[in-house]
Parts: sequence; structure tokens; C-alpha cells
Amino acid sequence: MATTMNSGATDEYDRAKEVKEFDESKIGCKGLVDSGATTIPRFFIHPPQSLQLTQSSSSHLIPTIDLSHADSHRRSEIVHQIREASQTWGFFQVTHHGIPSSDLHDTISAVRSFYELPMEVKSQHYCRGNRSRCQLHDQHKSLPVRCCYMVRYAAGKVLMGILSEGLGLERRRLEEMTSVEASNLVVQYYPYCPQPDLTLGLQSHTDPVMLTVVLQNRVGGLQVKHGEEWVEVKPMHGALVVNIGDLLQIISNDQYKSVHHLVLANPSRETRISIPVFFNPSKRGDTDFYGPLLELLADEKPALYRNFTMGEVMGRIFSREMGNLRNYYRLKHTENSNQSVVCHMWI
Ligand SMILES: O=C(O)CCC(=O)C(=O)O
Ligand SMILES: [Fe+2]
Repeated sequence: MATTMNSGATDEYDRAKEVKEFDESKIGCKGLVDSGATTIPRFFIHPPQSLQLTQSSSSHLIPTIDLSHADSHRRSEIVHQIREASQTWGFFQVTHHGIPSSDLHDTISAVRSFYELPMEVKSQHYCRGNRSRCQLHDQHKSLPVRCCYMVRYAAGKVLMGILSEGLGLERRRLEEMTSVEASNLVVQYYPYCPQPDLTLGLQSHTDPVMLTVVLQNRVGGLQVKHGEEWVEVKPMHGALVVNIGDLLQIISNDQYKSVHHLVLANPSRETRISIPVFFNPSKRGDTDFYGPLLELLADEKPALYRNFTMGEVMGRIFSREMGNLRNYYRLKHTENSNQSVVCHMWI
């Protein structure tokens, strides 16, 4: 459990004790709100410097890409649009991806129903997850299988094919590196926060994976770093949000960008729900090395990262010795890769 925030002169209370009491109550942030809390426990409060940077005033929108006819006459146009978006934004939304809106809607409803079960039932699933967020584990038994299947198989496969071609590679090159079995689906429930200006739903981070596909409901809060600005990802009915992860930035030798993003604490009485699916490389043996693809290298384009195995990466992620994956494996370090402050998230 990471609870290392606020070390310093102002931290004059027993933070570890308060966190422990909160965890032992197993009620989570939603339970606090349901009990009528109008302030948040102080260990959720983030240092002002990490909050003031996050207010989006940008009028930019992340690209939206229509995937219809991706297997026929619109393919090259779509490959071009996704390549552009992956190079400049690292984030985009896709529409007409083939998953019916009713399935997306049913999936969001199933997550809501699960989180709204009586406290006695939910508390059996409570745990503190990574990045200091409360999590409920149920192995997604409550989610509609059909939607999970479609996001993981259909959307993942289509997007990997297009992203491969965007790099000038054969269609199946990236898809063959990942497998559906190695993908990981998470459900996230961001309840109303009574003091949203003091905390975050999810701290700024990049995803240490190949690719992330997110289904979100209509309550916004996701923001993406674009240059010096934070840009809001406006929820769009029926769309999926896609973002490039650190591993794909590395494999593409920096052609595609894995960018920082965060989720604001939810100021709305309506809960924000998001369901990210993280796609990862499937081969995890000691001799399965990952790094910039040889096909993408040339004398004038040398490898920017060293090779590694997934075993090594997973070990470093779990031991928290690596702040940011893509900075850690970059051959020439330019920025400090360690995030020293880990705060509690209102989720
Ligand atoms: O909740 C969201 O919309 C994004 C979640 C996210 O960035 C993550 O889980 O890595
Ligand atoms: Fe993320």
C-alpha cells in the first residue's frame, strides 16, 4: 500500500493510522459520501502544486475517428488518421467500432449495480489497489460477457491492425505480440466528491501497457496533456477512448506517443464510471525481449530504448522502483523518471 504523500512539516497527524482505519471500514469513497460526509479525510488532500496545473481551459478536442468501413474503402484514410492522432496526441476516440451502444450501456449499468450493492456484500470485495485507489474485486463476474468480449477481441484486434499499418508494418505484426488473454479489464467508479478542488480521481500518469481502450459514461473528468495544456476528453455517446501506452511508444521507437493523463475528482452528483481494457504483450518468457522493432530502425533512426523482458517490467512495476516505464528504459535519460509522491485518489 502506497501512502507516502505529505511527508513534511504540515503533516502533523498520524496519516498511516487514519488510512488504516479507513481501509478497515471497507466503505470506500462512495461509503463516505453515502454517510453524508461534506468534507474529505485529510489524507486525500493533494499538495496544491499537483492540483493547480490540472485545470483545463483549453478549447482543443482530442481527435474523433470514425471506424466505419475500416476493412474496405476507408482503410487507408483511417490508418492515416489514427497514425496522426497517435503521433501528436497519443489519445483519440473511435466511433462506429462495431460494438452496439446497447451493449456499452448495459456494461455501464452492470458496473453501477455492482457498486450500488449493499455495503455488507461489497465490503467482501474491498481492497486497496495500486496508485492508492480503493478497489472492489469480483473478477468482473457481474459484467455482460458479450461487451467485454467485443472490446477485447473486436476493438483490440481492429485497432492493433490499423496501428501496425500506421507504422508501415504488416497488419498482424502488433496483434501477434499481444493477446486477448494478456489483456486486463478494470472497472472504475468515481463517486461525487464534496471537495473536488482538493484531490484527484486519478493522479497524472502514463499507462505502462501497449494500448488502452476505455469505455466511459457521460460524466467527464478525464484530461490529457497536450503540449503545455490539459485537454478534457469530452464523453461522446457510443464512442470508445483509445490511448497509446508506454510499451507501444517504446516498440514504435517514439513514433507513437504515450501521454500523461489524469481524472479530476468528480464534482457531479452523477457518478463517473469508466472501464479501461489494457492490452499487453503476451509472451512473458525470459528470452522474449521487447524494445524498438528492428524494422523501424535505421542508421539515422537508432533505437531510443534498451530491450527488456515483461518479467523484468512487471517486477519493477510491482516493486514501484520504476516511476515511468518509458523514461526508465530510454537510453538517454532526459527527465527524472521517479514519481516520489503517491497520493490517495477519490475513486
Ligand atoms: O477513468 C478513466 O477515464 C481513465 C482511467 C485511466 O487512465 C487508467 O485507469 O489508467
Ligand atoms: Fe491511464
